[in-house]
Order: sequence, then structure tokens, then C-alpha cells
Amino acid sequence: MKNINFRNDFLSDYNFTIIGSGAFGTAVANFLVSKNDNVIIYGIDEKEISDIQNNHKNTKYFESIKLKAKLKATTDIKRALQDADIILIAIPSHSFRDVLRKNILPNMKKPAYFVNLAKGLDYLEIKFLNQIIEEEIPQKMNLGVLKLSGPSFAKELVEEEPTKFVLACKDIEIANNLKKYFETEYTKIVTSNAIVGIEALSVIKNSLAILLGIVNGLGYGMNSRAYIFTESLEEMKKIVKLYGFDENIIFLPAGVGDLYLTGNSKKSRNFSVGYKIGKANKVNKKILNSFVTIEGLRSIEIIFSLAIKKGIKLNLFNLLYNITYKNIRPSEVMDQFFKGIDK
Ligand SMILES: NC(=O)C1=CN([C@@H]2O[C@H](COP(=O)(O)OP(=O)(O)OC[C@H]3O[C@@H](n4cnc5c(N)ncnc54)[C@H](OP(=O)(O)O)[C@@H]3O)[C@@H](O)[C@H]2O)C=CC1
Ligand SMILES: O=C(CO)COP(=O)(O)O
Repeated sequence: MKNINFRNDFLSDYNFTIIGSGAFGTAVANFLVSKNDNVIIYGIDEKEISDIQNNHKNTKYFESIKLKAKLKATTDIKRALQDADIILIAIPSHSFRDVLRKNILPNMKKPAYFVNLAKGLDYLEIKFLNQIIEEEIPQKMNLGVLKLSGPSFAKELVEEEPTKFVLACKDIEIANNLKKYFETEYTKIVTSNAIVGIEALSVIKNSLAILLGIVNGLGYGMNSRAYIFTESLEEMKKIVKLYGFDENIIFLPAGVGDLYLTGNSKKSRNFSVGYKIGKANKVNKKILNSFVTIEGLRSIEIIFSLAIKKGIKLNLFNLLYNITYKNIRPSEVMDQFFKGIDK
């Protein structure tokens, strides 16, 4: 086990740097700063960074909601990382490796912990994002890789809605020791060592939320939606077992909780894109392009192929694949599924 000296004397001792000034990066930074003095956001959009730094708002995502005045923001990556002890990454998955390699590592001044906030994959190499951090950051600069995940709409977090997360790390001692820095009056943390399982859950819940959106958009009632929700839990279990984890990890906040949240609300981008597909009863480019960070869509083909390769049956990913890749009418796909006809 690593020899780690955790600082227990006072809570504001760690310097937090959030990479990405979008909805979730801002929301997480805003709750961290209520417990820790030194929290800085790095972003690439001058206007957004100035809005956070000078107006204490991120108008693009949260209209007039006030952020904590103590929260700092910069477009200067060197400044953002100069004192960083804990680096949280909240950018879309497709830029993940590039940002670690080109922006983060060359500007680090000392070793740090890394916390992944994104819920996607490296779509080029088909790897989980915790692995991308391990590959890009050499051990001498990497104190530990963690994942923070759970049912947490960014907007509700800045509104201080009570929210529960799981903080996962292969070395549970690291997660247990860092947990207190993430707990505030409205954020609670459970810890887990099943980081790969948690990465997998956050990826698949996005795709399953799309399917729940489709079913909703097609006009099915609560019985059918609950039917698909229950099947979704079965598929979550199969996938975490495939990665060698106990199926009960689906009961951590990143599993059932996040599926409940994203699979039932138009506040979710994944659910909303599904809803539009269901309403239109077809997939068209306009629908797909109207959302920016729809990670669940990109994961469908990957999980569909993984299931074939590993010989496991994932009925719901078959349905998603038929709708989004084979362009079969959603109403036809769902009707056949409910009638028990295998396609
Ligand atoms: N929104 C939510 O409620 C939640 C989101 N998440 C996850 O967090 C991740 C981020 O989502 P979210 O914040 O909503 O997405 P957003 O689209 O709101 O924000 C992403 C941010 O990353 C920035 N960005 C893109 N490329 C780079 C780069 N190369 N360097 C620095 N910044 C970059 C974008 O800048 P620009 O806009 O200028 O391109 C934008 O500010 C996703 O994986 C999502 O699943 C997790 C839980 C909740
Ligand atoms: O993951 C989320 C909340 O936990 C947000 O989901 P969307 O990306 O679908 O908006």
C-alpha cells in the first residue's frame, strides 16, 4: 500500500482545480468551495470565465443563479494548475485524452489526485476514462484516480438540492480519506473501490435513459416505462458482472439512482434526445445534432458489440441499436419487444 499522508488538520488545506467550465464543472466547483477555500475553474471560453470570476454567475447554464463569490475562474491553465492537489475533469469524453496530454500534464507542478466527473468513454480506443488518466499521467505525478458519480443534475446542484454521490477509487483508503472534502450541507458521499464498475454504470445509464425517453415519447404509460426500467437494472447487473464486480454495486448512487434521475426527466439530455426520437417515431440528423453532450448515443454501438463479443444477451441494447443504427421505426421495435418477438 502507498504511504499516504492525508491532511486532517483543517478542511481547506487542499487546492482544487476543475477542468471544464460547463454545467457540471461549475456546479461541482460551487459546492466544493463551500467547504474548501481554494477552488479554481479552468475553462476555454473567455466570456464564461469572466462571468464566473466577475459576476459570480454562469449565465449560459444557470441564468441568474448566484455562485459562491470565493470561486475563482481562469483561462490560464498554468495558473489553474500551479497549486493543484486535486484535479477534477468535467469535459466531454471525446477531448479527455488530449486535454490530459496537452494541457494538464505539461502544466502540473506537483503530484495530484485526479477525479473523473465525465460519464462517457474514450470512443477511439474504447476504454474507460479512469484508465485514460492512468495511461496519460505517470505515477510520480498521480496520487490516485477517482470517480465521482451519482444522480446529479448540474442545475439542481447549484440550487443546493440534496444530492448523494459515490466517490470511487481502487484504493478505498484514498476515497475514504478524501470523502470529507466533498461533503457539504447538501452533498453526501458513499465510497467504493469498484471504480471500473462505477465508470461502466455511468456510461450505460446514459444509453438506457435514451431508451426510457423513447418509450415515453412514443406515448407508453407508466407500466411499460417501469417494465423497461426493471429490465434496465437487469442489464446493468449483467454488465458490472462482466467486469468482475458484485451485481449489488448497481445500488450505489451511480446505478439505480442515476438511472432513475436521467431516465425520468426532460432535464436529462440523454432522456430528452430519446423523447424526441419517440415523439417523431424516427431518428433524424436534426434530432441528433440538437444536443451537444449526448454520450449515451455514442455508447450504444460499443455496448451492443461488447455484448456480442462476450456472448451476453442485452435485449435493451439490441432495441437501441435497431432504432439508432439500423433506423427501424421505434414504434415497431418496441411493439415487437413487448409482444416478445425477438429481432
Ligand atoms: N450536466 C449535468 O447535469 C451532468 C454532467 N455530467 C457529466 O459531466 C461531463 C461534462 O458535462 P457538462 O458539464 O454537462 O457538459 P457541458 O457541455 O455543459 O460542458 C463541457 C465543458 O467542457 C468544455 N470543454 C470542451 N473541450 C474542452 C477542452 N479541450 N478544454 C477545456 N474545456 C473544454 C466546454 O467548453 P465549450 O462550451 O467552450 O466548448 C464546456 O465548457 C459529461 O461527461 C457529463 O456526462 C455528470 C453529471 C451531471
Ligand atoms: O448524468 C447526469 C445527471 O446525473 C446528466 O445526464 P445528461 O447528460 O443526460 O443530462
